[in-house]
Amino acid sequence: MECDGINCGYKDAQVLYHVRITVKEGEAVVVFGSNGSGKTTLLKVLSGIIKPWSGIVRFRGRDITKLSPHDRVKLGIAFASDTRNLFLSMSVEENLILGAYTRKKNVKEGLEMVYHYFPDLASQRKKLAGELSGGFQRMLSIGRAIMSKPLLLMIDELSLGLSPKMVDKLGQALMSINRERGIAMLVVEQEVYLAGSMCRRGYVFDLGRVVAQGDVQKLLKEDTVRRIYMGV
Ligand SMILES: Nc1ncnc2c1ncn2[C@@H]1O[C@H](COP(=O)(O)OP(=O)(O)OP(=O)(O)O)[C@@H](O)[C@H]1O
Repeated sequence: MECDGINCGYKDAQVLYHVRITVKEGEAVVVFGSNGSGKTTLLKVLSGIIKPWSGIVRFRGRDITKLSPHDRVKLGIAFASDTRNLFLSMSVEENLILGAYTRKKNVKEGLEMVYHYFPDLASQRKKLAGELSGGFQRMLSIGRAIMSKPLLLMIDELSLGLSPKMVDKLGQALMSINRERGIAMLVVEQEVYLAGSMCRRGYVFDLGRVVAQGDVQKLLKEDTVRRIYMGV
C-alpha cells in the first residue's frame, strides 16, 4: 500500500498535507502523532471511507483512489477502526461471520484462524458482543477485520482504553499474525513500547504532515519525536 501527495480535510478545513507513506508486503508500520494530527483521517483515506482532495492511493501497484471501501476489502485491505461497528445484540461468532462477507466460502477457515490467535473469542463465541468487556470487544473488532483474510490490516488506536494485560495480549497475537500469516499492518498507536515491539518502521505526524519517518527505535530516541509525540 502506498499513498502520495494526499491532501484531505473536512468541508474546507484541511487536515492532511502532501502525505506520502508506504507499507510493503508483510511489513508492520506504525503511525505516531499528537492528538488531532490526522492519523485517523489518513486511515480513512486509505480504507476509502473518505476521498482525498488530491493525491493517489495505490495497492499492489494499482490505483485504488476511487475504489469504494467494499471493493478495497475485496482486494485485501481491512480496517479495524473501533468497536462502534460491532452488532451488540449478536453473538461473537455471528459478528465474526459478518466480517467474512467478501469471502463467504471460507468462513470456517476464517473462524479457525481467528480462534487460533484469539482463544478468548473461541471460549466466548456464543456470548453477545454487548456482554463483552471493552477489551474483548476490541479483540472482536480486530478478529472481524481478519475474517476478510486481508493482505493489509489497518488498526486505529490499538491500545486506547485497554488494560495493560489486554494490550499485551492483543500485541502478541498481532505480532504472530504478522509473522506467521504475512499480513501487513498499519497501526496508529500511542503506546510507544507496544509500537516499538510490533513495528520496525514508523511515521510521525504533526499538524497533518509527516515530520519524521524511519526505524522506530531510532525515531523514539529523537528529540523532536519525543517532544511532539511523547510530550517530553
Ligand atoms: N468528521 C469530521 N468533521 C470535521 N472535522 C473532523 C472530523 N474528523 C476529524 N476532524 C478534525 O480533523 C483533525 C484530525 O483528526 P484525526 O481524528 O484524523 O486526528 P488523529 O491524529 O487521529 O487524532 P486523535 O489521536 O485525537 O484521534 C482534527 O482537528 C479533528 O477535529
